[in-house]
Amino acid sequence: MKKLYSALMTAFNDDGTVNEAGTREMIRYNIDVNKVDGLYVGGSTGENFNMSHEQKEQVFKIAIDEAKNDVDLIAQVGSLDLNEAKYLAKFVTDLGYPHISAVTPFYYNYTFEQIKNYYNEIVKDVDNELIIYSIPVLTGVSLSLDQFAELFENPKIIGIKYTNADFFLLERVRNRFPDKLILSGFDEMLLPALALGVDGAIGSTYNLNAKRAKAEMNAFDAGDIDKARQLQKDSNDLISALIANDIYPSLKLVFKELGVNAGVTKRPMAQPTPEMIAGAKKIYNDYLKED
Ligand SMILES: CC(=O)N[C@@H]([C@@H](O)[C@H](O)[C@H](O)CO)[C@@H](O)CC(=O)C(=O)O
Repeated sequence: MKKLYSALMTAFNDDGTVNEAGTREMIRYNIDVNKVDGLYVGGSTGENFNMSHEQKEQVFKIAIDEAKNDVDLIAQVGSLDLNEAKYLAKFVTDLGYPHISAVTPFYYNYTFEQIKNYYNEIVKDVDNELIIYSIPVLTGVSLSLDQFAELFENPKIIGIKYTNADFFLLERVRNRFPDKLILSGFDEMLLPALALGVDGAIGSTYNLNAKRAKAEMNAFDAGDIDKARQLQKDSNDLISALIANDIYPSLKLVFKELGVNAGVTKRPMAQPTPEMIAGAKKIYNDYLKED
């Protein structure tokens, strides 16, 4: 059974502090209304890389306290400060997170040996399993098939969150590691990823569009490719509109249209403008409003 995860957003107040009540509302909406299988906490959509260490801890605590054991939880603990990544790996493991994940270290053009050392260090002292977060479009770090193989030599490294449009590599990875967990990260490419045999998907737009994505997964599993294509087309109309309206702030603005207080994005991310707010209302009306 393939799993669908929302990449959890963090509700921020205007001053950049975490809005706990709003973050809890989004968690509840994902569990109770979207009925997702899990949440990816502390990822790009969660604005983890905009956050202070204290805020990361705060969000990890809020998410598991609100979600309890209702859904699967993956905590993204990767950081350019390896000591922080190791600390957070232990912190979330002690909180009870069943999985951790870590983004490839970025910015300093690390060698593969340094990247491998980073992953082995993160998992070394924790009783938990790690999913590599590969997102070359944001990190500039592309791992090759052989490099994934080297990372998988560590039995605690169990899979990849694959946010990459390189489907040749995805096929090679799926074929070479049939027992590893591969979760697709580009929501607009869910259907081709399903065709290549991913185990599920994690994404930002599932916060709003989980039902359609689940229906698409079910149609795919039932062999109804025409229906799956139509659902992907409908999703992509929504995703195109979100991207055109600035996706991260817009996801929160559309959440507000659904009655969920998602707060705002944290600066330097864009703050809502009147045009963006009008755009979000239109997105809600055009693609999400139920009659
Ligand atoms: C670059 C980016 O934000 N990628 C998103 C996608 O869900 C993406 O927003 C969506 O496919 C629209 O392009 C996810 O892969 C990121 C994600 O899951 C995360 O929050 O860590």
